[in-house]
Amino acid sequence: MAEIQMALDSLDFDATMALAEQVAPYVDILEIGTPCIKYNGLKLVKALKAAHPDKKILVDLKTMDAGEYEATPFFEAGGDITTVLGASDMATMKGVIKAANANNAEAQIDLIGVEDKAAVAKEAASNGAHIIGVHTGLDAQAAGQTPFEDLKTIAGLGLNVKVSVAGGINKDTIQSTVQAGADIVVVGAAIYGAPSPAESAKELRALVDAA
Ligand SMILES: O=C(CO)[C@H](O)[C@H](O)COP(=O)(O)O
Repeated sequence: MAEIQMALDSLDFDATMALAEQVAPYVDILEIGTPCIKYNGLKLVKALKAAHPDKKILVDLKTMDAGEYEATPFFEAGGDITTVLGASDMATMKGVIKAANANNAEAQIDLIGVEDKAAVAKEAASNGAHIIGVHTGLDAQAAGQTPFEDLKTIAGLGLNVKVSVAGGINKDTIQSTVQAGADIVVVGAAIYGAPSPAESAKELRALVDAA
């Protein structure tokens, strides 16, 4: 069964907590988005985990250097997954993987901006990465890009890792994304931009469960 990850992309601490409360019944993973974690820091990780101990918390650090050193406090604060850039040195990725393993947590390699995504995914998987993230970022989405071709490539490798997909996924694309091999579907704007985020999350949950 695929998991749904809600991307909390506001900067505001209280708004983030309130949105998490609304959508939590329908999602598996609460993601603290990159701008949000930079703005709010460890305090938000602790608060979100305390409020939702039954949910996984993904901290979207997009680490680029000093992997073990940067990721460790976020795992210790309650993060279950942190992200590290596939564009970083493999030593950086290995550092985050090491920190994750030391904390019974998971490291996700984010392929955003990576030229040879298949090569990085294969090498990261062979070094113990837990999740490979296929990701079309917000700026690339604005230029018309989607993650679906990259998903085909990465899912087609048959690696022994979970595949996460992010980049404008909505109710029209979520089922085909799961059917194409996503273990984790990430949704941000389609939930937080909806008139009722809870209703939108509920609808997406039903679509994923029926896929
Ligand atoms: O990581 C992100 C941007 O870097 C977003 O959180 C991710 O793309 C999900 O949001 P959306 O569904 O709006 O694309």
